[in-house]
Amino acid sequence: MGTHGSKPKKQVQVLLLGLDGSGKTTLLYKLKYNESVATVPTVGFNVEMLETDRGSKQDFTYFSGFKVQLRLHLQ
Ligand SMILES: Nc1nc2c(ncn2[C@@H]2O[C@H](COP(=O)(O)OP(=O)(O)OP(=O)(O)O)[C@@H](O)[C@H]2O)c(=O)[nH]1
Ligand SMILES: [Mg+2]
Repeated sequence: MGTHGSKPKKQVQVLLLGLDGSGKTTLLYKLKYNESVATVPTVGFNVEMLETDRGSKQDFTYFSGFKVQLRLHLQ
Protein backbone atom coordinates (compact mmCIF):
# COMPACT_ATOMS: atom_id res chain seq x y z
CA MET A 1 0.00 0.00 0.00
CA GLY A 2 1.09 3.53 -0.58
CA THR A 3 4.70 4.11 -1.37
CA HIS A 4 6.08 2.09 1.53
CA GLY A 5 8.89 -0.13 0.30
CA SER A 6 8.90 1.20 -3.24
CA LYS A 7 12.17 2.35 -4.70
CA PRO A 8 12.65 6.06 -5.26
CA LYS A 9 12.35 7.04 -8.90
CA LYS A 10 15.53 7.65 -10.79
CA GLN A 11 15.75 10.80 -12.79
CA VAL A 12 18.08 11.22 -15.71
CA GLN A 13 18.70 14.10 -18.02
CA VAL A 14 19.03 13.36 -21.71
CA LEU A 15 20.49 15.79 -24.23
CA LEU A 16 19.17 15.32 -27.76
CA LEU A 17 21.59 16.71 -30.32
CA GLY A 18 21.35 16.99 -34.10
CA LEU A 19 21.75 19.25 -37.09
CA ASP A 20 19.23 22.00 -37.80
CA GLY A 21 16.00 20.52 -39.12
CA SER A 22 17.01 16.93 -38.39
CA GLY A 23 13.83 16.16 -36.43
CA LYS A 24 14.76 16.66 -32.77
CA THR A 25 11.58 18.53 -31.83
CA THR A 26 9.43 16.14 -33.85
CA LEU A 27 10.93 13.13 -32.07
CA LEU A 28 10.63 14.71 -28.63
CA TYR A 29 6.90 15.39 -28.97
CA LYS A 30 6.21 12.09 -30.71
CA LEU A 31 7.70 10.27 -27.73
CA LYS A 32 5.93 12.45 -25.18
CA TYR A 33 2.46 12.84 -26.71
CA ASN A 34 2.44 10.38 -29.64
CA GLU A 35 1.56 13.40 -31.78
CA SER A 36 3.08 14.49 -35.06
CA VAL A 37 3.41 18.18 -34.37
CA ALA A 38 3.99 20.90 -36.96
CA THR A 39 7.26 22.46 -35.96
CA VAL A 40 9.11 25.68 -36.54
CA PRO A 41 12.87 25.98 -36.08
CA THR A 42 13.51 25.95 -32.36
CA VAL A 43 14.88 29.11 -30.84
CA GLY A 44 16.86 28.15 -27.77
CA PHE A 45 15.82 24.67 -26.65
CA ASN A 46 12.86 22.54 -25.67
CA VAL A 47 12.68 20.94 -22.24
CA GLU A 48 10.17 18.17 -21.47
CA MET A 49 9.80 15.54 -18.79
CA LEU A 50 8.94 12.00 -19.86
CA GLU A 51 8.02 9.33 -17.35
CA THR A 52 8.29 5.60 -17.64
CA ASP A 53 7.60 2.64 -15.38
CA ARG A 54 10.62 0.76 -16.64
CA GLY A 55 11.41 -2.37 -14.68
CA SER A 56 14.83 -2.43 -13.04
CA LYS A 57 16.10 -5.33 -15.17
CA GLN A 58 15.00 -3.98 -18.51
CA ASP A 59 17.28 -2.02 -20.79
CA PHE A 60 14.38 -0.70 -22.82
CA THR A 61 11.13 1.09 -22.19
CA TYR A 62 8.17 2.43 -24.09
CA PHE A 63 7.20 6.02 -24.70
CA SER A 64 3.86 6.43 -26.51
CA GLY A 65 4.15 2.86 -27.74
CA PHE A 66 7.67 3.32 -29.11
CA LYS A 67 10.26 0.94 -27.78
CA VAL A 68 13.29 2.92 -26.71
CA GLN A 69 16.58 1.22 -25.97
CA LEU A 70 18.31 2.58 -22.92
CA ARG A 71 22.07 2.69 -22.69
CA LEU A 72 22.29 4.64 -19.50
CA HIS A 73 24.90 3.91 -16.91
CA LEU A 74 23.41 5.10 -13.66
CA GLN A 75 25.59 5.48 -10.62
N1 LIG B 1 10.32 12.84 -43.73
C1 LIG B 1 10.52 13.11 -42.43
N2 LIG B 1 10.47 14.38 -42.04
C2 LIG B 1 10.67 14.61 -40.73
C3 LIG B 1 10.95 13.60 -39.80
N3 LIG B 1 11.12 14.14 -38.57
C4 LIG B 1 10.95 15.46 -38.76
N4 LIG B 1 10.67 15.76 -40.05
C5 LIG B 1 10.41 17.08 -40.62
O1 LIG B 1 11.64 17.78 -40.61
C6 LIG B 1 11.39 19.17 -40.37
C7 LIG B 1 12.23 19.65 -39.19
O2 LIG B 1 11.81 18.95 -38.01
P1 LIG B 1 12.11 19.52 -36.55
O3 LIG B 1 11.59 18.51 -35.58
O4 LIG B 1 11.58 20.91 -36.43
O5 LIG B 1 13.69 19.55 -36.54
P2 LIG B 1 14.66 20.12 -35.40
O6 LIG B 1 15.84 19.20 -35.37
O7 LIG B 1 13.92 20.31 -34.12
O8 LIG B 1 15.09 21.50 -36.04
P3 LIG B 1 15.74 22.79 -35.30
O9 LIG B 1 14.89 23.12 -34.11
O10 LIG B 1 15.74 23.88 -36.33
O11 LIG B 1 17.14 22.39 -34.90
C8 LIG B 1 9.88 19.32 -40.14
O12 LIG B 1 9.28 19.75 -41.34
C9 LIG B 1 9.46 17.91 -39.79
O13 LIG B 1 8.10 17.67 -40.16
C10 LIG B 1 10.99 12.25 -40.26
O14 LIG B 1 11.21 11.30 -39.53
N5 LIG B 1 10.77 12.08 -41.59
MG1 LIG C 1 13.55 21.99 -32.96
